[in-house]
Amino acid sequence: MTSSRTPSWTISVLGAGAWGTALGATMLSAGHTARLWARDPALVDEINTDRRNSRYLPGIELAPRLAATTSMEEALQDADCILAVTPAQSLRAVLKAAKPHILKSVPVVLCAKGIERETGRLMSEIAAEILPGNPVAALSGPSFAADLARGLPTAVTVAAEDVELAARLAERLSAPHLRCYSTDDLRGVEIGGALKNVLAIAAGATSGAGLGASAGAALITRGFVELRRVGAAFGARPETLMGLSGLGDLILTCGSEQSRNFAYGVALGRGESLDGRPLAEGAHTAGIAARIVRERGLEAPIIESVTELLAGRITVEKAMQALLARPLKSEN
Ligand SMILES: NC(=O)C1=CN([C@@H]2O[C@H](COP(=O)(O)OP(=O)(O)OC[C@H]3O[C@@H](n4cnc5c(N)ncnc54)[C@H](O)[C@@H]3O)[C@@H](O)[C@H]2O)C=CC1
Ligand SMILES: O=C(CO)COP(=O)(O)O
Repeated sequence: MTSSRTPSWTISVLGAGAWGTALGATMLSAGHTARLWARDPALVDEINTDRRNSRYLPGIELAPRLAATTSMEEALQDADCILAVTPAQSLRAVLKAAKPHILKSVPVVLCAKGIERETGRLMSEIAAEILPGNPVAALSGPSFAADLARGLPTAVTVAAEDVELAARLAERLSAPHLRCYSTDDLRGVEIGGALKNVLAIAAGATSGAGLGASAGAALITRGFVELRRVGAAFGARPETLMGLSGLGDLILTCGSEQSRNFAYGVALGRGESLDGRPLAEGAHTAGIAARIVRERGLEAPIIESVTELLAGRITVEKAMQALLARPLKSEN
């Protein structure tokens, strides 16, 4: 929590979807000033006038102090810290648009969970490319936007290669209902957040296809083995993957239809239409994750199965049969 000795910050939040709005509201309760940027004038108007974000956070009343704007210049003016909270595939474009208004000294905290489809880059690699010189961090962990926006408690991890920056940001971004831990394992935090979304689609599909709770638990456990294997190839530390941004978020996302990725998987498993569904980052990350797995010679059959499922090349039942029929081996 921000102590009474530290002056409050002006925090600019790029993206006023579910997570950007919830984080903006949380920053107010941490004692900061929060300014949201969104590209959609109707959304900005609704936040400023009606104190709601009915599309992304229905049923939640927003504090009058949460101001939104479509102007990057206005949103980023005098920012002490920037939270980048648009979907992973749009981060590059949003940071490019923001760049003329960002001072080099201002830390940028990446809150999207994904891998860039075309390049295989992590969010921090994109930020380093577009904003070289700016301190970069990531915030990730088990945290449904609607929970946080309602003031329900959780804990997340703030990661930066500079451990002092991570600790400083964790202190500043913590709120009465948000406890931020810190780490210098930036890649570990990012890869855990990106891959848990792919695994949540697998877990949802298993549930939607009616394959039973036992199959779900087996799949999540073996999926976690894959997450750790791919994470290790990215240089992630095992304890990071066992922490809030890895296992913690995997438990949350694979266990509740409140997760859009899990719900997307459920629809897939039931054979329902996937058109017009809310954002499911795992559907955008699965293909590139499978490509990385193949290129690096890693074994990640569940991640690869999700790609096949999403492409419509296999059914959930066939994917499960193929997983079960793989050569038997030692568990570890
Ligand atoms: N919703 C949640 O509970 C959490 C979400 N996240 C992550 O935060 C990121 C954002 O997710 P949400 O806010 O939930 O998504 P959302 O779908 O609720 O909102 C996304 C917002 O970004 C805007 N947007 C999309 N493409 C854009 C572009 N090219 N330029 C500018 N704005 C664009 C949309 O108009 C919308 O306002 C995702 O990577 C997600 O995994 C992380 C933790 C929790
Ligand atoms: O990342 C999240 C919770 O930590 C949100 O998950 P979904 O994007 O699947 O809703």
